[in-house]
Amino acid sequence: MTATTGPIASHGSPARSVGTDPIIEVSHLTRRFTSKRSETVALDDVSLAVQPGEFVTIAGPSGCGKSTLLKIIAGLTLATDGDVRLYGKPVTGPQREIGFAFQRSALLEWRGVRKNILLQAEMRGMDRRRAEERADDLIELTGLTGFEKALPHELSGGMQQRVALCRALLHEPRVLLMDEPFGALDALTREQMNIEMNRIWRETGTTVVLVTHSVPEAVYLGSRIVVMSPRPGRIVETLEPGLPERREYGPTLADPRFTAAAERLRDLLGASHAPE
Ligand SMILES: Nc1ncnc2c1ncn2[C@@H]1O[C@H](COP(=O)(O)OP(=O)(O)OP(=O)(O)O)[C@@H](O)[C@H]1O
Repeated sequence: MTATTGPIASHGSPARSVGTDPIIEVSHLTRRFTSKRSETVALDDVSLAVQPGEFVTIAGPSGCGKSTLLKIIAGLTLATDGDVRLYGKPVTGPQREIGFAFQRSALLEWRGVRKNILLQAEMRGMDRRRAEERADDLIELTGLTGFEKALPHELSGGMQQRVALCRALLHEPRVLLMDEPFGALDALTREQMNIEMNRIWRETGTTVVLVTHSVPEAVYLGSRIVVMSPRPGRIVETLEPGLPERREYGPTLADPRFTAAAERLRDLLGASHAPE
C-alpha cells in the first residue's frame, strides 16, 4: 500500500478534524410517505452530526429508512419535518458537492472504464485535463490500471463497483454517501472492497456515510456505527469501538474491540428483528 500524492490527496492530509463544525448535521428529521390508502413513517426524529473526516456506517433492519436518510442528506428527497445541513448550509434540493454510490454500479455498458469515470466530469463541465489526471490517479488508487478501456461486461462485480467509486470521487467531493455499495458482491470480493475502502478513506480524507446490512462491514469500516430500529427508523445506539484508522483485515476481526462491537451490533439487530 503506497501513500498517494497528487490530486487524490488534495483535501490535504487526511486529518480527522476533531472538534470542528459538523460537515453533515441532521436535526430531528421525520419522513412520512403518504398515499390515499396508507401512511408510512420511514424516519422518526433522527438526529445525527458527522464530523469532517469521519467514516460513519449506518446499520439497521430492512425498511428502517436508511436509504431515505441518505437521500434526504443528498437533497434527493425532502424531509417532512426537521432540518439537514451540509457544509453548514441548509439542504433544500439536490446537492452537487457530494459523491453518491449505490448498490448497483449503474455503469454505461457501451463505455469503457475511463470513459465511465469521466462521465462525472462531463455532467459537471469539469476541466477536461484536470478530470483526466484525476481519473488516472483514481484508476491507480483502485487497482484498475490496465483496464481503462474494458467495457463493464468484461469486468468482475468488484471491478464494476471500483469504477463506480472512482466516478463518485472524481470531482473530489468532501462527502461520499454510499448505499449498500458492496451488497451485491460475493463475500470474498466484499472483504477485498472493504479493505480498499478503508485505504481510500485514509488516503483521501473524504467524509463517508455508508449504509450496510453487514455486521462485519459496519464495524470494520466505521469509525462510528449508527444503529437504527425497525420502521419507523430511529437511532437506537451509536457504537465507537476505538479501532485505529489503519486496519489490517484479519487482525482487526480478531481484535477484542471489533468482536465486542460486532457482538453488540448483532444483539441490537437481532433484538430489533424480534416480533413485537
Ligand atoms: N418513495 C416512496 N414512497 C412510499 N414509501 C416509500 C418511498 N421510499 C421509501 N418508502 C418506504 O419507507 C420505508 C423506508 O424505506 P428505505 O428504502 O429508506 O429503507 P431501508 O432501510 O433503506 O431498506 P433496505 O435496507 O431494505 O434497503 C419503507 O417502508 C419504504 O417502503
